[in-house]
Formats: sequence, C-alpha cells, structure tokens
Amino acid sequence: MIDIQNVTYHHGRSLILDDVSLRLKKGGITALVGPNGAGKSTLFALMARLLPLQSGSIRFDEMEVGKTGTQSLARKLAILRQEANVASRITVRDLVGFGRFPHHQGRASEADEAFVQKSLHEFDLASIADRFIDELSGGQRQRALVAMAFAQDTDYLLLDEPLNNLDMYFARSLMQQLRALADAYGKTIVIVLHEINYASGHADEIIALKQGRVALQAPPESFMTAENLFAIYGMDVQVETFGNRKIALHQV
Ligand SMILES: Nc1ncnc2c1ncn2[C@@H]1O[C@H](COP(=O)(O)OP(=O)(O)OP(=O)(O)O)[C@@H](O)[C@H]1O
Repeated sequence: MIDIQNVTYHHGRSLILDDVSLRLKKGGITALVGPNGAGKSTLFALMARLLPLQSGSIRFDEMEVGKTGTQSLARKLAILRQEANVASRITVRDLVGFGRFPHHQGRASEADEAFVQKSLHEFDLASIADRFIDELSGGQRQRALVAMAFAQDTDYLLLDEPLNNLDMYFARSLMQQLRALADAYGKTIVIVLHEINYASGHADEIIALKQGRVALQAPPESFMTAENLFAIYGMDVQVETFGNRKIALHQV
C-alpha cells in the first residue's frame, strides 16, 4: 500500500502540490495523469525521496519515506525519471546491471547476473545487450531504462512517462508487460501517462492531478467520461465504448 498524507510542496514561492492525500492499494497498475505542470513528476520525486518532503508523509507499506535509509528504500521501490540521464559509453547490459546495485553494492553474484539476463529478455533487449547506449534509438534506450528499473526487483515501480519515444508496437507491449508483472509477481506499478487510452486500457485505477491537487481517483470505467476529461483537461472529448474498454477520441 502507498499512503500519501497531506503532502504540500513549494518551489520557492510557487505552490506545486497542494495538500495531496492518496491511498494506492498494493498490487496492480495505477496511472497518474493530468495536464503538463500538474505536479506529477514532483510527486514522484517526493515518493522516491529525490526531493525532501516539506510537509505531510509518504509510506510504502510500513516504510516511511522520510525515515528510511537510501539502501532500504532502493530495495523497496525503483523509479524511472522523465529526464533520466545516462552515461552514453556504457552498454545496455551494464546499464541494466546498475539496477542490481542496491542488492550487491558493487559485487554482482551469479544470481545478479541471471537477473540481468532475465531483464534483458523480458524487455526484448537481448540482441542489443552489448551495444552502447549512445548507439541506440530513443525507443531502445527507453526500454533499456525500464529494464534497469525492473532489474532492481522491487515491490514498487514508479515510471514517469515510460512510453516516451516508443512506437505503437512497443508502447502496447510495454503496457502488456507491466500488466503481466503486476499480475504474476504482485508488483505495484505507478505510471505517469499522457495518452489517456493506455491508462483506460491497462490500469486498474486512474488518478488525475490538476494544478497540484487530486482532481479524481477512479477505475477506468467510471473515470472515462466526457465530463471528467473536460474537467481535467478543459477540452471536449468524445468517449466511446469498445468491448469492455472506454476510449477517448481526442486526436481529431
Ligand atoms: N526546479 C523547479 N523550480 C521551480 N519550479 C519547478 C521546478 N521543477 C518543477 N517546477 C514547476 O512545478 C510544477 C510541476 O512540475 P512537474 O514537473 O511536477 O509537473 P508534471 O505534472 O510532471 O508535468 P509534465 O506533464 O509536463 O511532465 C510546474 O509548474 C513546474 O514549472
């Protein structure tokens, strides 16, 4: 369970998060959506203690983020940031291997190597494992970063816009892989998405942030209405039902 209580955050004088309280159950996929600048990445940074809390509290199960050592936190949650900068002259295999660091602190065991291999396979990277990061396409690099987060083997995964740069084949297959991870291993995955239809099609629950506040938290079935999307994004969008899914026709 992720328990966020009364989190308020300022950058200088600007109020970025305004008394955010959320409870996310353990296991499954939660999509975090909302307009640009709503505070999604800031909330992630606070959850992973990349920014210090100014007020309120965040807990992952019994672990309070503000009171937990870095090592323990890194075994509890992995985060893929939006602006992940990686050194370019390392190979995909080494990058994914960094994900194991919290488990071995620099001395990888055979089990660590095996987990890296499994991560490379899981994310379709085995054939390019020995390529350098700066020789990859944007989408390949993005998949390598997701694989690194997976290799950390944590209960909780926070992924900030992991579909960036992915073509529609890899975008859908990443969402399906995340679904499988949640279902097979009970992982709790929180994922920032801008394409609302991926949230609708793959998440168990959708949370919308708007101007630093929680605008809505609901399962896709009740989240996906024209009224809700208007309230969040300020635009008229038709919502249609296809089979058991709701799809927003927002491109035209
Ligand atoms: N270092 C900073 N200093 C000042 N303001 C900042 C800083 N980082 C972010 N902000 C501001 O905080 C607000 C929230 O930004 P944040 O990146 O959390 O939003 P977001 O919902 O992730 O946006 P996007 O969808 O565009 O990625 C924005 O108004 C942004 O300009």
